[in-house]
Amino acid sequence: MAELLVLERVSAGYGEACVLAEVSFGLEEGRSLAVLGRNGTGKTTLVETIMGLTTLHGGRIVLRGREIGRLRSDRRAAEGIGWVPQERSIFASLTVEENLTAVARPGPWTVERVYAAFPRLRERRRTPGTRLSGGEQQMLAIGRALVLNPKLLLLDEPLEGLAPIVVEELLAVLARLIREEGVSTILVEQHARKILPLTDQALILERGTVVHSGASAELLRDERTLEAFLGATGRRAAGRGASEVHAR
Ligand SMILES: Nc1ncnc2c1ncn2[C@@H]1O[C@H](COP(=O)(O)OP(=O)(O)OP(=O)(O)O)[C@@H](O)[C@H]1O
Repeated sequence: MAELLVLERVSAGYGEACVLAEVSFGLEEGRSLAVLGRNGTGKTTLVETIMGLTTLHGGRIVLRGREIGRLRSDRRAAEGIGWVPQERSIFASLTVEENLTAVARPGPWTVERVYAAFPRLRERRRTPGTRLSGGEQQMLAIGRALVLNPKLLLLDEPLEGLAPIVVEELLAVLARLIREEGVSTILVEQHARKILPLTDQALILERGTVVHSGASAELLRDERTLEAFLGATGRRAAGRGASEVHAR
């Protein structure tokens, strides 16, 4: 299958400060990649670097054969990179439907198809962003990225701060998007065990470098690597949010 995205020895950070050091990986069309690592290891910086929101110190970022590492972030979005940031950033004053129609671009992902993937959004179509739950906001943020018809979807910690039951609902939707709809996706997460079953490949970052890279299914069985680089987050039990883990 053709390479969709290739990073070659990418070093990047904020201004002079270098956070990522020589990160390399490739992602094929229709495949998914989990980006794992403890707090502050550079996961968000990696997706922001792909999106063009950091300072590139070295290396190449290639999307479908085209070098995009020096393009502005709006150009990268136009080239087909859809980004759902950690803070979700939906239009709070608009309804669910207005949020979707305001940005939709022609392509296979229509508002109707988003409703089919997220039945909850169809139920809430006339509800303003301000009155949505955290899980609904996350679904809307993903739906909004999909109606832009991206070639590649970047999701930054989509499970963060959600109640356990909502986490399970969202995981089921993400599994459908990735496995059945074949949306090429890079998924940043701390909950390794939750997203490894959804993804094809995984890499683990530590202090801005790739310390593990391989098949997600293998990493899921590799207790030693999960323990060494992810510790409690790799072992975190199903359905538990961070606060519940700390409270035990
Ligand atoms: N805007 C910024 N300016 C300067 N340094 C930053 C900025 N954002 C992040 N950093 C630094 O970059 C490093 C990596 O942060 P990053 O947010 O990429 O980690 P992360 O793995 O996504 O962590 P988390 O899981 O907590 O979101 C940290 O040392 C952080 O302090």
